[in-house]
Amino acid sequence: MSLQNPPVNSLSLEFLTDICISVEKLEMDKTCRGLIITSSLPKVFSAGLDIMEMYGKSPERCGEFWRAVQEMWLKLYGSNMVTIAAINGSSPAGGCLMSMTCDYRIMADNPRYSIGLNETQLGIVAPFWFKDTMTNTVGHRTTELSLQLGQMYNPAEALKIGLVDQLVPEDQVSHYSHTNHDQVTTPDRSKSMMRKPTIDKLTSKREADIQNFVSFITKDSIQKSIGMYLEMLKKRKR
Ligand SMILES: CCCCC/C=C\C/C=C\CC/C=C/CC(=O)SCCNC(=O)CCNC(=O)[C@H](O)C(C)(C)COP(=O)(O)OP(=O)(O)OC[C@H]1O[C@@H](n2cnc3c(N)ncnc32)[C@H](O)[C@@H]1OP(=O)(O)O
Repeated sequence: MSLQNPPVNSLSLEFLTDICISVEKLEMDKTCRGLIITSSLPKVFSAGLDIMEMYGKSPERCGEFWRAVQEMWLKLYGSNMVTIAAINGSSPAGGCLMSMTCDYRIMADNPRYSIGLNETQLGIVAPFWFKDTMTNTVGHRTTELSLQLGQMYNPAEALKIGLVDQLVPEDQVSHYSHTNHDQVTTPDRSKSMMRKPTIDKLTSKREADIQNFVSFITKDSIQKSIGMYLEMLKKRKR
C-alpha cells in the first residue's frame, strides 16, 4: 500500500477512509498474507493527521474525523496480515503511529528524516492509545521522555531506542521491505495475545475517547495553539 496524498500524505478524513477500505479488502483476500506500507511521495512517509481537520471545524466533523483515526489504528494494529512499514521519509505524530502499528519497521538511513510523536510541540496531548502503542514498541521510560519532550528522532536515534528495527540505504527501502524480513513470521496467536489488551482498551472506551477529543480540540486555547503551529509550518517554508 503506497500512500499518495500530496504534498505530505497528511491523514485527512477522506484519506483515512481510503486506507481503511484498502486494508479491509486486503484482509479479506485470502491470497494476501502481508502488507507493506510505504509512501509514493519524496521525503515524506506521512506528516501525520491532517492538521486542517482539527482547525476551525465543527464538533460533529471533528468527531467523524476522530472515529476514522481510531478505525485506521484498529484495522492496522489488529491486522491478521504480516505488516511492514517501509519508512522512506519523515514520519511525525500520526505517521509514526501508523508505522508503529506494523510488525516491523524499516527506515531509510537519511539523517534529514525524522520520526516520533511530536504532539507536545503542537500544544496537544498524545491520546492514551498513541501512548500505549509507543510503550508497546519502545518501553515505558523512553515513551515517557519522548512524549514529554515531543521528541523527534533521526534514523540512527530511532534505531537505538527500538522505534525502528532496521536502517537501510534510501534507495533500497523497497527492496529490503520485500525481501529481508525473516524476523517477521506469519501472525499467529502471539500477535493477538500481545496486542489484544491494548486494542480492547480503546474499543471499550471508543465513544468516550471521541468525546474527549472533540471537547479538547475545540477549546479556544487549543485552537489558538494549532493556529500558531500552522503559521510556524508555513513560515518555516519561506
Ligand atoms: C488532557 C486531556 C487529554 C485529552 C486528549 C484527547 C485527545 C487528544 C487530542 C489531540 C490529539 C491529536 C493528535 C494528533 C497527531 C498528529 O498527527 S498531528 C499532526 C502532526 N504533524 C506534524 O506536526 C507534521 C508537520 N509537518 C512537517 O513537519 C513537515 O511538513 C514534513 C512532514 C516534515 C514535510 O516537510 P516538507 O518540507 O517536505 O513539507 P512542508 O513543511 O513544506 O509542507 C508542505 C505543505 O504541507 C502542509 N502540512 C505539513 N504537514 C501537515 C499536516 N500534518 N497537516 C496538514 N498540512 C500539513 C504544510 O503546511 C505545507 O502547506 P503549504 O504551506 O500550504 O504548502
